[in-house]
Amino acid sequence: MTRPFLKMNGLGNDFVVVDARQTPFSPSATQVKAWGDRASGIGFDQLIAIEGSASGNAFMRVWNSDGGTVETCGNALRCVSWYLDRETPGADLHIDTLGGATTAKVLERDAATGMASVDMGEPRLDWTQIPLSEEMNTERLELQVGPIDAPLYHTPCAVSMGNPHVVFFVEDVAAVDVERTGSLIENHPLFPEGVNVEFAQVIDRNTIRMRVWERGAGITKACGTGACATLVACARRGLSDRHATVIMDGGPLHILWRQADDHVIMTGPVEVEFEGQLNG
Ligand SMILES: N[C@@H](CCC[C@H](N)C(=O)O)C(=O)O
Repeated sequence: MTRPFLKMNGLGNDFVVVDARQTPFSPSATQVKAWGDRASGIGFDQLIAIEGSASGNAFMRVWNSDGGTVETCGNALRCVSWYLDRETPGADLHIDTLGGATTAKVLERDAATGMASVDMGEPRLDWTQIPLSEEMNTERLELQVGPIDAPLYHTPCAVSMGNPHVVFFVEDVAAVDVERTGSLIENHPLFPEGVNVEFAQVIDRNTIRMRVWERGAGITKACGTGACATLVACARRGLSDRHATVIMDGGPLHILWRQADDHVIMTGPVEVEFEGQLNG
C-alpha cells in the first residue's frame, strides 16, 4: 500500500497528514510506530487522518508516535484547517475529533505557510472528565514529585481540552528535567488514561513560558492543547488573565479563554514541509 501524505508542523510539533476522505486509512500501531521513528522512518510526533464527517467539514483522527490513538491535537487542527481551507478559502471549518467538535478559520495563508485560529470549545474541569482515578479538586491536585517533605513540583492543576493535561507551576522552566518528571507523571495511577504534562513559568499576567512532555510522544517543541490547558490552569489559579501568549520551545501561541461562552480560542502558525508517500 502507498498513500500520499503531507508533512506539516505547528511550531515544530510535526505531523504526517493523510487525506482519508475518499479512501479509508486504518494503519496498525506497528505501522504508525515505524513511520514515526525519526531514525528509521519519516519521523513525526503525530499521524493525522482527515476523514469525512456527517456533521462537519471533516473528522480528524490522531495517532501518537507510540502508535496509540488519542482524542485530539491542537496544533494539527490548525494544519488540517489550512489543508481544508484550500477548498473553501476563508470559510469557517467545522472539524470533529474524538475529543469534541471544533471550529477553525484560516486567517492568512500562502503556498506553504499560514496562520489559523481554532475554537477548541470549553475546557473540562471536573475530575471525572480529565479523567482522574479518584475524586479530587482539579484546581489543586494532591500530587507531588520528589521528597515528601521537600517536593520538587507539587499541587498541579488538571484540565481536559478533549485530552488530559496536568500543569505544574514552576519558577524556572529551564531548570526542569522535563523528560524525567514528564515520563514519571504520564503513567501515574491518578491518570487512568495517561496524561500530557506541562511545566509553566508565569512571566507576567499575559505571558507564560511552557515546556511539555506529551503522552505517547515525549518532549515536543509545542503542544496546542497543552498551551490551552496551561492558560486555563494559570487563569483558574489567578496567576494570569484569561488571554496570554504561551511561549513554547517552538515558539508562541496566543490563547484566549473567552468569558462570554467559556470557549478557548487558540491562534498560531502552520507550516508545510514536504509531500511524500507512506509505504507499508
Ligand atoms: N501535539 C498535540 C497533542 C497530541 C496528543 C497528545 N500527545 C495526547 O496524547 O493527548 C497538540 O498540539 O495538542
